Amino acid sequence: MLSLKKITLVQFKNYARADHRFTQRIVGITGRNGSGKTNLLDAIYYLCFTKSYFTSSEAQNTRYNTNGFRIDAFLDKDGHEEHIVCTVKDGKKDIALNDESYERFSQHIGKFPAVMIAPDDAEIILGGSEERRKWLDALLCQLHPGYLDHLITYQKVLQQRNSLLKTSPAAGQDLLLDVFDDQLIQHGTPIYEWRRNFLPAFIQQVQSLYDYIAGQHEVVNIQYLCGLHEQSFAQLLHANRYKDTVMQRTTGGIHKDDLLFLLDDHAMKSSASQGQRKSFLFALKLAQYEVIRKHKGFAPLLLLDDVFEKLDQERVSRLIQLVSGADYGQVFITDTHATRLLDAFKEKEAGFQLVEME
Ligand SMILES: Nc1ncnc2c1ncn2[C@@H]1O[C@H](COP(=O)(O)OP(=O)(O)OP(=O)(O)O)[C@@H](O)[C@H]1O
Repeated sequence: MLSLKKITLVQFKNYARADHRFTQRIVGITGRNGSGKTNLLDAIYYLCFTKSYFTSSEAQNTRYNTNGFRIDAFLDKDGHEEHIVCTVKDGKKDIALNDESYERFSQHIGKFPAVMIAPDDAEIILGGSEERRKWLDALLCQLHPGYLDHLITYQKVLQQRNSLLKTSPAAGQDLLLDVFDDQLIQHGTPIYEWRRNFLPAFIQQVQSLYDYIAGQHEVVNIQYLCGLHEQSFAQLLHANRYKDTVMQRTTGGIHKDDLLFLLDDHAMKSSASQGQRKSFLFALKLAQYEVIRKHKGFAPLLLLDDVFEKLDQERVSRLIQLVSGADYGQVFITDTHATRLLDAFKEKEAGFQLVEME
């Protein structure tokens, strides 16, 4: 089992300094609006992913009028103590595990898996394709150690290729494009395979969790939209070469992938009700949790932000029942009402601790 025992935040978001010890499997975090409940969840997420769930700007993670922050934490992983320190100072970032700094932050990803469920997640359904790729990438990079490195290199090569396409055509451009194409194929193909192989079994898990959370059966589905289903990556790049030079960007490849979420064969984005979308998002995230748990052999941390505000009473009860069960690990759950948290967990077997924000 993975559990966070102690965390110290220094100049992270609204915190000048905060120390917390966690002794139970379920940790309720309560306090008024704006007291820093979500920020504490985000700090925990940062420990696991070396970045915030909400922003890629370290300036936004740093307390106003200061020049850096520090998150220092002790975790227990299968009986071993693990010490993670994340610091950002004057724009320089360091992540250390047990006093050894990483050369590449990607080496840390997947060691301390976590799943966040937050109000902005609706963007996974309603937003552009980038939101869905980001979600899928965050999941798959926790399962496959090579995934993130391939993705980072692919994106670098893609940028270089697009820069070349933006310059006026010169002798040798085609040869250089060939070199970039080879690299895109080399790094994009494994990503395509991982994404494609992952979805069929995953959909079944989403379906059963959807039925459970929603309290009724409706058919949900996820279609993987990718230009590589009918042709190889080399064929796709070759077929698009002329179009790419006219458009001055790479018009096909795994950076264009999308996921189509369906409810009873209709696009969820345009036709599902708000309640159906919420049930689906919970199903999606909880299925993600279960996949990671199976893959790792231990339960990830589960970070639940504001779920009481998002779901109706019945669905909240089912969710609480689920996460209190033996299959789940440490759960952090925020709410403005302490009594609501205490009531929700009082008859559950899992140990419960309430942390109150000042
Ligand atoms: N970089 C920063 N420096 C200082 N304060 C910040 C920074 N970023 C965010 N804040 C403050 O953090 C507070 C928001 O904290 P957070 O979202 O964690 O609150 P919350 O307890 O989850 O609130 P709610 O119950 O409304 O969801 C806001 O008051 C915001 O101004």
